[in-house]
Amino acid sequence: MTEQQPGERNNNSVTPSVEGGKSPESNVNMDVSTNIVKGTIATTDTDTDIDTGIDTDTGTTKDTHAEMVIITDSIAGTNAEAGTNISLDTYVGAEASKGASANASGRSSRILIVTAVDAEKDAILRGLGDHAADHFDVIAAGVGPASAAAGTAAALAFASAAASAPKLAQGSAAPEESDAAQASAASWPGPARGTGDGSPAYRLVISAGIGGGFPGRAPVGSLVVADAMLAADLGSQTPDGFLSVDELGFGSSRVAADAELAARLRHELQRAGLAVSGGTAVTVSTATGTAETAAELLRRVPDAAAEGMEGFGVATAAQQFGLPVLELRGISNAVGPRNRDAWRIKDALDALQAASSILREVITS
Ligand SMILES: O=C(O)c1cccc(C(=O)CC[C@H]2O[C@@H](n3cnc4c(=O)[nH]cnc43)[C@H](O)[C@@H]2O)c1
Repeated sequence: MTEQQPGERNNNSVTPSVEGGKSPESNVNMDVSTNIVKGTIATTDTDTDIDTGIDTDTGTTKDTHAEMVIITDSIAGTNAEAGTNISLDTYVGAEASKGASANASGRSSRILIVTAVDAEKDAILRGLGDHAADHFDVIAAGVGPASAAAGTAAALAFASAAASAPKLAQGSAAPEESDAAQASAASWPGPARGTGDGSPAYRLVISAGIGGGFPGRAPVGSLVVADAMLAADLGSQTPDGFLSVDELGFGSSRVAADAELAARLRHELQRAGLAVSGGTAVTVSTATGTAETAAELLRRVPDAAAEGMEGFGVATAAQQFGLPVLELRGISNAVGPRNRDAWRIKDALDALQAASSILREVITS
């Protein structure tokens, strides 16, 4: 597949990582017509559905089988059109749920970084360096808040399910485990195996990518490490102006970033000579393209620094899994009148790469 830049559409037909039909080594089925992959996760914990959000069959036997349904955007229409390429391997690959990544306290030390497109993911991987896989999993989940939330939630659910899977999945089955449980655990669709100790697979989620910068707040080529992620267009228009979901009483359009970590990362980025701002990162489904919309956003969100299309989606998924979250944007363009030719995507990706190198030091120090 040719390298895809942010904003480029990719109409390549993509080959799913699990071929249609039943895999000889697992019980994973791919239904190409409905774009879902199904499998079973053996678990001895009937709370697994609560822990993971995965629907469980609460049978009368001790062993239950959590059914996983993964929308793979390798084959799903919307994300394939958006040009992303998440495969089943992305979620259950060697790194995603490494039991070995849990530290001495039993807490995971892994970080999940979610970008929209491969070009952002690649810049981050370059910045993280050769040993990125020791601490980080980086996935490109697609453009927009829905793909971001779905991709993040799927990755977290897989990792969580793997962490809850019984030891027998690693070949250390208790003698009393049923044949069915052993068979199901052995059919986990990938090399990843749970630790069985229920320790969380991730300790932090980061939404990262290029973004628009509000003039005077975040210049092109600089970085924003957000204080909060805000769904700026989640609500309702009224004749008297916009009402947020908060004002409508339907929930919250804001997720706070991990304040201590955001401040530390900004400090270290500055120390390394990089230009970085704080403030709110607004998430929109439609990128701002006029001075009027930019001014209206600033009126409603006075501390807005950056605009992207994924942060709130990633943050919502992380929040639902009880995980802290950050948003990191390399600024490619000014938020305002649309001028695609003026986007400096390479500068933004370079900034993202440089920031990722510092991020690795902050996380691993
Ligand atoms: O060509 C365009 O006008 C255009 C319109 C919408 C989106 C794009 C993208 O390339 C989206 C890719 C990616 O970029 C982030 N991004 C970058 N700048 C902005 C912005 O000013 N407002 C919102 N999002 C922005 C976004 O997170 C997307 O993932 C191109």
